[in-house]
Amino acid sequence: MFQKNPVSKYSTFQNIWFMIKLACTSQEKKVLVISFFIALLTIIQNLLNLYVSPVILSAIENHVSIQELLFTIVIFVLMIMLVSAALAYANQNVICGRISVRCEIVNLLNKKASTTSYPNIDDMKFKKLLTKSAEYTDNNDQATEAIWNTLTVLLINIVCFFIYAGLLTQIHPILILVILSTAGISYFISQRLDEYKYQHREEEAEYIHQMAYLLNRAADFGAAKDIRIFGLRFWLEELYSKTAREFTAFHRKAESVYIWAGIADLTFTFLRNGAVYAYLIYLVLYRGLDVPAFLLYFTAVDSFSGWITGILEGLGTLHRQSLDISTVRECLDYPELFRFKDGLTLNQDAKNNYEIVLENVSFRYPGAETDTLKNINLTLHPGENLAVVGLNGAGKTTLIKIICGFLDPTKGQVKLNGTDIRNYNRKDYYKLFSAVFQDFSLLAGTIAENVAQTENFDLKQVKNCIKKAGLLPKIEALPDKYQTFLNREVYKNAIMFSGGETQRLMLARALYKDAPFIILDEPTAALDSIAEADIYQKYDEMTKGKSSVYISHRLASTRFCSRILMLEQGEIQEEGTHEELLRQSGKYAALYEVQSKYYREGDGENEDK
Ligand SMILES: Nc1ncnc2c1ncn2[C@@H]1O[C@H](COP(=O)(O)OP(=O)(O)OP(=O)(O)O)[C@@H](O)[C@H]1O
Repeated sequence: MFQKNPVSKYSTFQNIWFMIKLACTSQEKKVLVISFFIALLTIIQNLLNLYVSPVILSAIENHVSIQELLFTIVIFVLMIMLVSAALAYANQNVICGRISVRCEIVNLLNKKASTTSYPNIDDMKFKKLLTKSAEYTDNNDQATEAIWNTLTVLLINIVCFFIYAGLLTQIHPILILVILSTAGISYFISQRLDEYKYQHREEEAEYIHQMAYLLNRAADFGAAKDIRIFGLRFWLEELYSKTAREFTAFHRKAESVYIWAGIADLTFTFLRNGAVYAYLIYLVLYRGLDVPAFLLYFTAVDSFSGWITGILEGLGTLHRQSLDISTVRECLDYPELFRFKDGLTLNQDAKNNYEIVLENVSFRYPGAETDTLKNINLTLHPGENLAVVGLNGAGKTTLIKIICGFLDPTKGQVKLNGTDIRNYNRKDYYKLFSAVFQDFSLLAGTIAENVAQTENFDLKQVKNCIKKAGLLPKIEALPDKYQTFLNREVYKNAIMFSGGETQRLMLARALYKDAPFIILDEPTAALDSIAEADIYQKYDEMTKGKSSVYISHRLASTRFCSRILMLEQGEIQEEGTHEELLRQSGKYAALYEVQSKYYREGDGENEDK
């Protein structure tokens, strides 16, 4: 819902200062200097245009010599040409600088998005701020770039206002009051119109968002199969037509409001100027005002009302742009839940002698009614291979997120070698982990870059990790081998990996990082049974000298781990080695029995054993 005076966290002055500081820190001080010169040149240009006709007319009236007249004209023409050329040059030059400052904001937003505390990424308020900020930095017309133009124009309007006011006072001070008050009414009309536009901006954005979503879905490669198989095309078409119809009706209504407001404003301007011009004519006819002075005041009157509305509109625009910049700044300053630079530095232990302890850890997702993890007590000893098993939704991934420091417990604490991890610089803590998560997250780059996560990689080590992950034959067979590009959306000649191949590449990436802890969340979910068995065989070698946590639904796949935790509804139900858990004949044993049934060739035979 539209707020007439939306409350912003930052004042307009603070936002202007923010932009000025940014221009300085991003080495674009020239934006400030050139903007100032543009204002100065525009003021000079206006004064030249104001005086050119009256001065020439006055020279003719005074019967000056033809040389003097020509000289006056040439001087004016030259000055106007010079100022126009300088203005064009300045405008050309300032654009790049203004774009650079906007790009610097985009850069800061990207940095914030990729480094902010993990829970912020799932926080609706932060997500909304990020989407809005992306919109406000999207193009040249957005506040983060357009504000320079607004400030320049505002400066021009204010300076010209005083110059023209001084000029018009010479006729009659009342004239200024009349123009001031009438310009105020014109401004009021345009303000109402702006309010209307602002009010409808959200609604318009909603329609645009919906239509863009439908269009994206129709062309979405991931959804392409479903769309064709289920005939979703017709549904998508219906939805798109319905939204487009509503959008057109909305626009039609808005346009009629704009037209009526325009007509009202024009009529009012016509009446005001008519009255003032009539007074000027009266001065010429009955008070001896000469023609050049009449021409000067005639032009000045119209411009003067323009400066007033210019100032009022400029202030309105500045206020709106300031609100947009406030949104961007709110996003950049979004509170961090974790400690980063102000946290303790965590120096890596060469012997990987790390122990993680979860003490009475409970966790509840924001807005959830119950805890996802309940009173977990767990010690991950140095060099231990731990497996976490459980049904869908048992809380395995959440437990991993707590261990990795992506989420902080709602109750209890996670300690690294006796110190609560909340005290450490979280970036240092992340350095201790290497992981394969369920979601695929490879970037558009070469295979080697994706494994090493940098352009400066050790090729021998890349090959070694790819070999351990079982992807060597596939990559060696490619014409560009490790330099082959991934992601066809960006590179035309990129390769498309299957789900299992991608998962193996992510495993190679995890191995390359060579961190003290390796976390594997369903790392074999997309692998065929041969590839899966291969990973199990190499598991000891892969995790040598490290602690590991292995998550899986498939109980048989965790047998090679030294300890297994069975999670159920966020609680540790059972704990032990595979054999111990089978002997307990509890939930693990029951689940194992159910799963192993599918691998038997016939009754009574168990292939897993
Ligand atoms: N971001 C979230 N916000 C709210 N609830 C969540 C969120 N992520 C997970 N949950 C809830 O927490 C519970 C545990 O989810 P989690 O992903 O940890 O389970 P899991 O054991 O890893 O499941 P799976 O085997 O299906 O991957 C689920 O009921 C889920 O709905």
